[in-house]
Amino acid sequence: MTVLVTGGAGYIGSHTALALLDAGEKVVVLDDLSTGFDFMIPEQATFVKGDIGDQDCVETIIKQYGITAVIHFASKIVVSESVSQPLEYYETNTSKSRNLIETVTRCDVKHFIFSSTAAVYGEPEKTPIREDVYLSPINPYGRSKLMVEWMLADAAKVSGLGTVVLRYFNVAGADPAGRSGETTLPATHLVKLAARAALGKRDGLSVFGTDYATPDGSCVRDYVHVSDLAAAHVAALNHLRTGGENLTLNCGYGHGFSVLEVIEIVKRISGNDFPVKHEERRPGDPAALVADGSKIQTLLGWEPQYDDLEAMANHALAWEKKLVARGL
Ligand SMILES: NC(=O)c1ccc[n+]([C@@H]2O[C@H](COP(=O)([O-])OP(=O)(O)OC[C@H]3O[C@@H](n4cnc5c(N)ncnc54)[C@H](O)[C@@H]3O)[C@@H](O)[C@H]2O)c1
Ligand SMILES: O=c1ccn([C@@H]2O[C@H](COP(=O)(O)OP(=O)(O)O[C@H]3O[C@H](CO)[C@H](O)[C@H](O)[C@H]3O)[C@@H](O)[C@H]2O)c(=O)[nH]1
Repeated sequence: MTVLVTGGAGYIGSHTALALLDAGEKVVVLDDLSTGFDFMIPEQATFVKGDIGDQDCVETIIKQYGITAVIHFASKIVVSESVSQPLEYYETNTSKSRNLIETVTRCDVKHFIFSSTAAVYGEPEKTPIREDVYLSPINPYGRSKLMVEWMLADAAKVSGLGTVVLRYFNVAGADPAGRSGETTLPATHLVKLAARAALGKRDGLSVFGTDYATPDGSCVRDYVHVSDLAAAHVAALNHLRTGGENLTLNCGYGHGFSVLEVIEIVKRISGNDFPVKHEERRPGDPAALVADGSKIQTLLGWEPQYDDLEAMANHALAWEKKLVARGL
């Protein structure tokens, strides 16, 4: 009953590995350390450095450790980079995931949980967004992930693989016990960038667009705490193990914060009034992305513990201080 966590040296994978270990599971992490860090991998997990697309490597891990479930995080994740390097995104996110799914089904692994994204929705016509709306991603990153959703559904029909697809909204925060956090360099996500600005690790922050049709003109996002997200994966695994049906679920709280609100909160709790510039819109940014999170709460019994942006920002700041102390 060992769980294989791909991308377990990264932000969300490391938190999920911790949550699994906390729940008494055995964990093997497979990661090529392309954006992850070995110090993020929990000590109690077994680490294999390798590539998710390497079928011999994955098959050996499955047999050697008796893997019964795979939680698949490994991916390239930067939207703007996916626009400039689309084929790299289709290679890592789509082709290599195809290889992984093929190996997993051939080796008779029972359960598979996949990290998808709100980017599969593109520019939604209305929010909160339900899972069953028309999917129309507007960048290669979103398309590279949506193709995996489709492959997984098709493969599950013939193999009987149990699957849960989790579509994350904007992930933020860090382990409240300080064991992990967002380390990825260069940083691109708003809460982490604001935390770095508050600690003087950057000159300030840009707000990309203040003319959106939102209450204060800046973009609105549904920020979900990484530890709540990790708990959703443990719940998804238990759902599959107890014979639950295959599911696709949003992971978000159902309410959003604007970019200006996020900045104001980080400034307040850090006590640092860092400089903020108002700039042009960033290409590809939808005005508002807010989840309808009712399905995951009903079907997995998911009960978020940290639906509180101030707590997320505090945890992110605490982690960022640790990184600064490490010279990162
Ligand atoms: N961070 C977010 O806000 C967010 C939002 C929606 C979805 N997601 C999804 O969540 C997952 C995890 O994202 P994250 O924020 O933790 O990113 P991350 O970059 O911190 O983690 C990704 C990990 O995958 C590893 N990896 C990449 N390619 C690999 C390969 N070919 N073989 C083995 N390992 C490989 C990296 O070294 C890294 O440790 C991704 O699938 C991403 O698409 C993230
Ligand atoms: O320096 C910055 C950084 C971001 N933003 C704004 O803050 C909001 C959030 O931006 P992030 O880069 O933090 O996150 P995204 O919404 O672009 O995307 C994230 O969440 C998505 C799901 O909602 C996808 O999953 C994607 O992979 C993940 O990076 C956006 O309006 C962006 O324009 C700024 O104004 N200034």
